Amino acid sequence: MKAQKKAEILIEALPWLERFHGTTVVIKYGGNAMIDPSLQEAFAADMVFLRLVGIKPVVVHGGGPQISRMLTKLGIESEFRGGLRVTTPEAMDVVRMVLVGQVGRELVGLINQHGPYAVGLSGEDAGLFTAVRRQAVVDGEPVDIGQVGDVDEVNTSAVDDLIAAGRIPVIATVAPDADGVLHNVNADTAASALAVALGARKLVVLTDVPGLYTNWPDTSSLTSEIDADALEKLLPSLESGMAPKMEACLRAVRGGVPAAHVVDGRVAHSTLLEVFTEEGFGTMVVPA
Ligand SMILES: Nc1ncnc2c1ncn2[C@@H]1O[C@H](COP(=O)(O)OP(=O)(O)O)[C@@H](O)[C@H]1O
Ligand SMILES: CC(=O)N[C@@H](CCC(=O)OP(=O)(O)O)C(=O)O
Repeated sequence: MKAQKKAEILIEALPWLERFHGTTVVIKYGGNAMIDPSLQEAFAADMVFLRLVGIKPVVVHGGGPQISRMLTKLGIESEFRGGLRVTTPEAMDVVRMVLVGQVGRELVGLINQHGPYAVGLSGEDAGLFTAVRRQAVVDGEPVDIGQVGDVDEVNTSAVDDLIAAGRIPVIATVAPDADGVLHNVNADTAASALAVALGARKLVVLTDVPGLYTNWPDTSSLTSEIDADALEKLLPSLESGMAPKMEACLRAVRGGVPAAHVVDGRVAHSTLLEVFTEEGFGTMVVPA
């Protein structure tokens, strides 16, 4: 009976394996899943699982809390405007050090406990991302927030090479602008741009809530599916980190990614639940 149950669970994944085999899925790793050791390990195992069943995972990681911690330790002030970190040249050095040298390395290490799959890179490597300076929007007004970038161009060649070699790219989101000046790019934004450039089948964004609330913080407003037009209307009302996250999902589906999902990274194996179960998981953004 126990064995039978196991077989049922495995076979439930078959339609999704058929659908997603050979496709690229971009996963934005962030929130609690990035801080809690058992959730970190579960995430790393999920990436290896996807890879071994013939899906091509590409990970873009955040690291906001780790950056904030290091800035505090070093006595450098840091604030967010419109969900984006105001980034001085001094803060930029810390952002790069933490994302590329710490958060990325740790995830690469966890994945590679399973075998030689993960290779870390940043927007600087092989011209992956070219940034263009952006402003934040606060109360409808644009405000300068320093060395913060949007993704202007994506050169996927290094990522393509790694995928073709069976690796799992793990990407930190700092990127030079056209003059070589380094910019801090929100990880949701970068994941979305990469998903579009790679022609990904899905974008999955891990966060610390069950999904998008159309009327935050009213818990009855949790939404399982929203289309691009409805999301565009809702976007100006969103606060804090949810604004860049949902803007990223919107851009992904407008850019041709068939679905973008926001899932609860506090739940172990949330990526597998999203990809392989009938119910799906979290909020799905679909084209209009
Ligand atoms: N409409 C909304 N729906 C869901 N979460 C929201 C909403 N508005 C604000 N939030 C807040 O945004 C947070 C997610 O953004 P953020 O903390 O930047 O995520 P992450 O660290 O995962 O990138 C949630 O934990 C929640 O507190
Ligand atoms: C411009 C900007 O805000 N950049 C982010 C980059 C890291 C990130 O996006 O991390 P999370 O996904 O964990 O929030 C920052 O400095 O915190």
